Amino acid sequence: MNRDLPDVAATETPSIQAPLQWVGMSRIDIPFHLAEPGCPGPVHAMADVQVNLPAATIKGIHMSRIYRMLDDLSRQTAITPSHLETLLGQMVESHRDCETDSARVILNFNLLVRRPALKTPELAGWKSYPARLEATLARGHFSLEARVQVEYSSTCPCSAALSRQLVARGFREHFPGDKAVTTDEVTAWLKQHATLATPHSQRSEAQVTVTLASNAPDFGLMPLIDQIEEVLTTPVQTAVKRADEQAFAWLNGQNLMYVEDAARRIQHALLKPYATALVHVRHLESLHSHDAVASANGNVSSARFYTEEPDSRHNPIPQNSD
Ligand SMILES: Nc1nc2c(ncn2[C@@H]2O[C@H](COP(=O)(O)OP(=O)(O)OP(=O)(O)O)[C@@H](O)[C@H]2O)c(=O)[nH]1
Repeated sequence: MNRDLPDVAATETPSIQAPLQWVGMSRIDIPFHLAEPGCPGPVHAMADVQVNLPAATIKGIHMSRIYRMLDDLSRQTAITPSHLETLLGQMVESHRDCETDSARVILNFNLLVRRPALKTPELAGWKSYPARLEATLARGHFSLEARVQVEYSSTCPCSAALSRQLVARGFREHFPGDKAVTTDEVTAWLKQHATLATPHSQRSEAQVTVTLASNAPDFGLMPLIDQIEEVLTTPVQTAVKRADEQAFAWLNGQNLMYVEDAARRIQHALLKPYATALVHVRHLESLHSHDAVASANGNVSSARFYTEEPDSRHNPIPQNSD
């Protein structure tokens, strides 16, 4: 410590003496190596690190101590939940003179993952998933939340039904009366007119927050993302050729969904693996300029799931024969 330098945090008292809930730093750029299978390499995180300041007479906390602890963490080769718990314990310990008993760290970053195309062999591209880890140590109690965001495509089931009605009407107008029609005639008509009305579909977002245990070996971000994508079935793609685009069109047609359907599917899928799962979905509608949204708070005890309902989600993508 350099005693020649003035230290107002130590020599002055605040003009207004009051405890503070959180004090620290926000948006620190820092690389991290996560213990995350499927995500090699460091992630560029924006970190928030803060402690509480119960001592009303202390002017300022020790920012530099917290910064250095975070910096030490960035040197770890594979960060696990227990590393975050250790960091928070050190932050509290280093601020005993401030009567600190709570600390939190929030890491915001993107997971960049290689994803294969739906059909074309060896075609793949990079996909970015926004993620957030929030760990809190509150008077000795550690809690950890992980949040991921997944982009997908949603096609409106109501719009699809309305479109089908117009297609059927067009068909009747083209083939009036009860005259017999050959399969070739119907096929030719469909090839040209099956899209005379098309349902609206849009890029959509699912944001899911789950609670993790401090002794978990990793943060489980990729399994969570994979599970959400599997249940939604139409995650946005990276590299596509026409065969992949056609497969995507098929998947969308087989998975018409309202924003409510998407939220319920995710909630149902995460019921077993996670104690709590907060689900928030957003369809950035192309029908209008506002969004359709749905949230589920993870309390599924009152939900009923009808498993006898036919599930078209896993119909195989048909082979192209013409
Ligand atoms: N507490 C606090 N410090 C700030 C703020 N803005 C900048 N700083 C500076 O952050 C620097 C690091 O703070 P400290 O950890 O107290 O630094 P230090 O006194 O050299 O380190 P210690 O001897 O370990 O306390 C200091 O130069 C502070 O003035 C602020 O809003 N609050």
